[in-house]
Amino acid sequence: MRPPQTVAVLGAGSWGTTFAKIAADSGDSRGVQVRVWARRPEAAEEINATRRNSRYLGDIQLPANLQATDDVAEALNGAQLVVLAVPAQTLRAQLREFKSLVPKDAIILSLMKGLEVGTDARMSQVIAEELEWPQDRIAVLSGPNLAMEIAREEPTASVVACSSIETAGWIASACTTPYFRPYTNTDVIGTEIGGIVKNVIALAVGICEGKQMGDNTKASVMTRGLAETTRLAVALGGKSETLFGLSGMGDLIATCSSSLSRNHTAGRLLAQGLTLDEVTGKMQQTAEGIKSAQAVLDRAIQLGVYMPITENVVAVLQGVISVDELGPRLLARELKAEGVHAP
Ligand SMILES: NC(=O)C1=CN([C@@H]2O[C@H](COP(=O)(O)OP(=O)(O)OC[C@H]3O[C@@H](n4cnc5c(N)ncnc54)[C@H](O)[C@@H]3O)[C@@H](O)[C@H]2O)C=CC1
Ligand SMILES: O=C(CO)COP(=O)(O)O
Repeated sequence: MRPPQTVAVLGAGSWGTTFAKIAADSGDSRGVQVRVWARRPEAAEEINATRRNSRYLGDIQLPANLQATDDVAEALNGAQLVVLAVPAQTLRAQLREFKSLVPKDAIILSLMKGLEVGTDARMSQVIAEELEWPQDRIAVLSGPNLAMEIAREEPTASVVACSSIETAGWIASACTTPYFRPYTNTDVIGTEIGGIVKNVIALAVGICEGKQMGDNTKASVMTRGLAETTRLAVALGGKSETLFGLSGMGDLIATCSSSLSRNHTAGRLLAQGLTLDEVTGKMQQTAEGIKSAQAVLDRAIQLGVYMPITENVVAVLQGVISVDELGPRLLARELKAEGVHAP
């Protein structure tokens, strides 16, 4: 199958705009057109007039075959690949609004890393339900993908997951550039869960960092965080090996180490004494872990999966324990053998 000629990206935040740049750079020599839908008309105007999205990407220059619009019908018209990059908790409502405009033969790609509060649904499940789309035409992209580094064209790898390896390969061929290398797999569940739970673990690591704890603490929380992420993914039907790849360990390392991460930053700000409202007000960007943490915990409880780090992060977010109490509680449990599945 020839790679897509027309790509629509819904969401002109940091990752939506950066992915649009990747798709435009990847398809430039094939005459590919990328259209980005921006909620704010002034954002679309700025991209078209100055080739910049300064609110999210500073001075980064966007390619000429990337156009923006605030009209979602225009963005979706004739799109062969539809990429979704809006905050996870808003996706369902947006899909209900846009459903009739999505071309019936399009392939859908989710860039989002959140779990829906109330239903505990993954984004690919929300898409399948709302658009009534077949699994083999819904894919997810996840990995150590801090938008700003990719926008600066720093070499990065990622994973496209879809039940159909042909669909995953088709998408990979539409987003390959000298600075972005997508791998493929068929484990949608493992790939999505890695991206969702690392945000919760990054909140914990951010809090530890904000409390001046060092690298041993961070490495311990990351490693045991990966163990609980893997337990959840496997209980949901994902593969443990996925969690040891780019969308699991890779993303966890990037997010928990980087000051560019919004989740990590949110944790640090909480540790400095800001309230949750103050943190979300100050950041003005999506830190998915703040809302997803509760949904992750709900799902874990339903499935009988032990997720102590997530449990303690939720307790901090709900004000049940203070940020000072988090550190000692993260590893203070009954002694047991190491391992992902150890009882
Ligand atoms: N920024 C990054 O480095 C990465 C982000 N992601 C994921 O991509 C998804 C999108 O993230 P970003 O682009 O970073 O978010 P962002 O906060 O930078 O932008 C979100 C965009 O969605 C728009 N939007 C549309 N409907 C909205 C509504 N009802 N409420 C609020 N905003 C609405 C906003 O105007 C904005 O353009 C998230 O799930 C995130 O976890 C994944 C990998 C990397
Ligand atoms: O998912 C990301 C990197 O892969 C971005 O992380 P944040 O949402 O915490 O910025």
